[in-house]
Amino acid sequence: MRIDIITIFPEFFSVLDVSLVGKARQSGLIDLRVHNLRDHTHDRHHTVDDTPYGGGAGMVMKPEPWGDAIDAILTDVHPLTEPTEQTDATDAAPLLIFPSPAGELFTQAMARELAEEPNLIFGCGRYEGIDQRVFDHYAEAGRVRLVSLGDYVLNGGEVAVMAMIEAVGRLIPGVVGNPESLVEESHEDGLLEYPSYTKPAAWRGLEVPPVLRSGNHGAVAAWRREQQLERTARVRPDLLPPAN
Ligand SMILES: Nc1ncccc1[N+](=O)[O-]
Repeated sequence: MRIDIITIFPEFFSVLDVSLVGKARQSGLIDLRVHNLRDHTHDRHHTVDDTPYGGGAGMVMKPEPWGDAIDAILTDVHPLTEPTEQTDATDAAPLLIFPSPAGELFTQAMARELAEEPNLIFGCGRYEGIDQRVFDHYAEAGRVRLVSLGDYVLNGGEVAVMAMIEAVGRLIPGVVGNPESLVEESHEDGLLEYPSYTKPAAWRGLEVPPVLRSGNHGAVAAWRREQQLERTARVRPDLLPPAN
């Protein structure tokens, strides 16, 4: 998978040289490139924002630098200027993702969808956001998704992109050593995960649940499922499957 990130804070993503994503980059499983939006400005001050039409506080990110930056990546990813009969534009077009509090909620299901994409381009907005015409222009040509991590406001998209890259990157085959560990996780089966324990059997007067030390695999599986349902009902009842 190739991942391109457009941001005014490229140094923000140096942390993606470590851990699993870092290893995946070194092994070539993930081809991650970070682009500085300011490299696509043409004035002395590398201006990327301006005052909003219609007034209001804050600044809006200008469309021109975004257009130049995205076009440069699209040309690099697909030198073809026009989709040929061999490539269907919608299939071949990279997916453009803009983190935004006004976006669709990012979920594990979406992470699985994105992990299937050959090319992802993340656009990190700052200030009051990006001129709407950037989304509208590229939505005509290909696929654009505004995606939200949750109902709170960050100062920009970089933290959200970091989270999405981690959630998507770990699902790419070969990135996580033991694919089994991807299965029994919160949200993989729609429920929160069961509590986990390891040695010692007793710690500060707290014992590991005896069933986990019984060696009875059926009883352990049943206990874990029950724990998932209990925890989900208590903490995230919205995730419970509808009562049939
Ligand atoms: N919540 C957010 N606030 C600002 C930018 C992006 C955001 N998000 O969730 O993707």
